[in-house]
Amino acid sequence: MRDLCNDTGVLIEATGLRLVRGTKHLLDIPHLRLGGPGPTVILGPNGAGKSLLLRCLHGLIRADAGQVRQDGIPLDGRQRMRQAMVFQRPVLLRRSVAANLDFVLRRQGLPRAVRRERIAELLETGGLSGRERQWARSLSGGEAQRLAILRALATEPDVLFLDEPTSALDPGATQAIEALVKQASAKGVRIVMVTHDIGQARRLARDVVVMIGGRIAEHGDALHVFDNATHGTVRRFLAGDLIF
Ligand SMILES: Nc1ncnc2c1ncn2[C@@H]1O[C@H](COP(=O)(O)OP(=O)(O)OP(=O)(O)O)[C@@H](O)[C@H]1O
Repeated sequence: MRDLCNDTGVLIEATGLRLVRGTKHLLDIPHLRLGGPGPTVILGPNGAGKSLLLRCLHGLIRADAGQVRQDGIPLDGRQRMRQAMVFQRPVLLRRSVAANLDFVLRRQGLPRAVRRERIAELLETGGLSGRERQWARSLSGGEAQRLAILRALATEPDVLFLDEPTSALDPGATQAIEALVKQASAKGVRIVMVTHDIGQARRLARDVVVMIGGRIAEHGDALHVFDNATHGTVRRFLAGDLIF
């Protein structure tokens, strides 16, 4: 099996991560190390803790115990600036498509002409050329999600967290998002993505984390996990059995 952290690039590590609500242990992750190129896909049944883990890695939720480090540095405001996150339902501003992108480009202090050029480039990347003036809220679900991802990429993040970005989309719209994700990954953006779609994990993942009941049941090279998962529930889950 390949070493999952053998390359340069962003290294995200979680150690001793615990999240407890009442008597329920929502997350219990002694150690997780995400490094190297290529997307990491987090899989698991409903309620396994996938979204909570993603939120902890992005610093949106503070765990009750443990630490998240990025390149060895505890996650702080500065480290978080290197990250971006896109949610299941795209959160867009009530403005035009271009204004949604311009909002983040302005914060980088770029002059207007450069911003305009960047917006055109980004829209071309996402197959939305010529849509600058369209009201963002009038985009289709797939287009809106592409715009949300483009806006995240406009911040030039080192890490992009995606929480089920295609769960509400049809195959065509899903394919367009997957192409965008692959392209970003090829350009060196570290992708960490939650999905329910095992086929999508097979198409995109370099490494796969499978969560069951707030714990990591398997983590490894995608091909290895799909073919050789040792955890019984994971094997059933990956085979398409209903796990609840
Ligand atoms: N703030 C909270 N207080 C109490 N329980 C919570 C809280 N947030 C999440 N949970 C519970 O933690 C568990 C894991 O939630 P999470 O959203 O991470 O699951 P998931 O694996 O992403 O599931 P799904 O695939 O359905 O989105 C669930 O049982 C959920 O009800």
